[in-house]
Amino acid sequence: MTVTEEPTPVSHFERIGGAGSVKAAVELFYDRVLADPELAGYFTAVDMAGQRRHMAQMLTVVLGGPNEYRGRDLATAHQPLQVPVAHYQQVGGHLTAVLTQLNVPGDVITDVQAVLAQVQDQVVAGGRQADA
Ligand code: HEM
Repeated sequence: MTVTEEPTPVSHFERIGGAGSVKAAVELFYDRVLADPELAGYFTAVDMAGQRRHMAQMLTVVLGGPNEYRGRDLATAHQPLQVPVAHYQQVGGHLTAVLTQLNVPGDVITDVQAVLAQVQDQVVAGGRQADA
């Protein structure tokens, strides 16, 4: 190693405050989703503690933090739900609103939105099928 070596770039995950911040964001996110009458019905039979844990693990990966994701792949979890694009956009809107509310920097939110766009066809009805 030399003293001129580039410093390790700081991940979005670290910049926003790490696991505690992600957990807070996921709590607020599902509070909003469950309070939305158009979306709440999807979650009536869902174990929300496990759901929150898996979403926090996934958001951590999206933000460049450690990969400890233990949930199913997104297509397997969502294709049976037949989610229309409008509901997908509504969920994405709740996530953006929460990140904004928590003063997450704009460039981080932009990157999260880019990932949301990438996974859309795994989540919405008629999109990509689960891996065989
Ligand atoms: C926008 C991108 C989305 C991401 C990143 C995402 C992420 C996740 C994750 C990580 C899980 C857990 C999977 C598991 O535990 O194995 C999950 C499950 C679930 N998601 Fe999403 N989700 C998204 C959009 C949506 C939308 C738009 C809806 C409904 C309108 C939805 C409804 C659900 C439901 C009901 C489950 C539980 C399914 C089950 O337990 O059978 N998700 N999602």
